[in-house]
Amino acid sequence: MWTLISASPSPYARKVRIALAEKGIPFTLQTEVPWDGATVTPQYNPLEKLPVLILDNGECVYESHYILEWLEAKHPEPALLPSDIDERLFAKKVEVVCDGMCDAMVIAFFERMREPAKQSEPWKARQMRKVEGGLRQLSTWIEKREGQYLIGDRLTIADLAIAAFLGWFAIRWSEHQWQSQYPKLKQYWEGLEALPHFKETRPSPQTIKDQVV
Ligand SMILES: N[C@@H](CCC(=O)N[C@@H](CS(=O)(=O)O)C(=O)NCC(=O)O)C(=O)O
Repeated sequence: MWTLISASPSPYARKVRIALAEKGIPFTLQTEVPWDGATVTPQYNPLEKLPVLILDNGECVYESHYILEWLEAKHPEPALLPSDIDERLFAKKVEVVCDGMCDAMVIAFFERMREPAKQSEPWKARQMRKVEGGLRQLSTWIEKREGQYLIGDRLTIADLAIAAFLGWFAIRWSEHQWQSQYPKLKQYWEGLEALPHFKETRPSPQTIKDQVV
């Protein structure tokens, strides 16, 4: 059986967990704290990042957007990408924005872990601008949807990426007012979070023991 190396808060890993569940692929979940020196993550990914999908033959698939692409190629049913090429490319573009917002949040999170005197305010402000810009973009895209999903009438990686970011953002930065600022985005997100495989993969904080920065 495959193993997925994951972390309890990881929005990137959550996309893969939902995709595997949607495709009915059984797997062992191995929860790690990739920031702690004791983690096994570097044994499976030279970039030392999770998620990592470990196959039965020991091959490792890593980088969440690539894992999803790999899954679509190897296990195409049920598809998590639209058949129309422009809609497929749009779904991937949405994932780019959501992953980029996650990246910016991670950078800002660890900047805040530095001693206050060593923190760069411009650098933190730059990261948070990316998050605010991304939220504006998601809100614009959401306006155009008809039903429960962003694209067409079925779940795609665009929905996985948006829910993974917003679900993590809601616990990482609980005081941010995005839900009142963007009520339609909140309503769309809550609709996804009510789905079984989203309910089963809700993020939770982790404790990082070692000094990272
Ligand atoms: N672009 C990567 C980002 C993955 C990532 O940053 N993972 C974090 C953990 S989490 O933020 O998702 O919880 C990690 O392993 N970081 C360890 C490191 O960067 O050395 C992906 O999409 O898979």
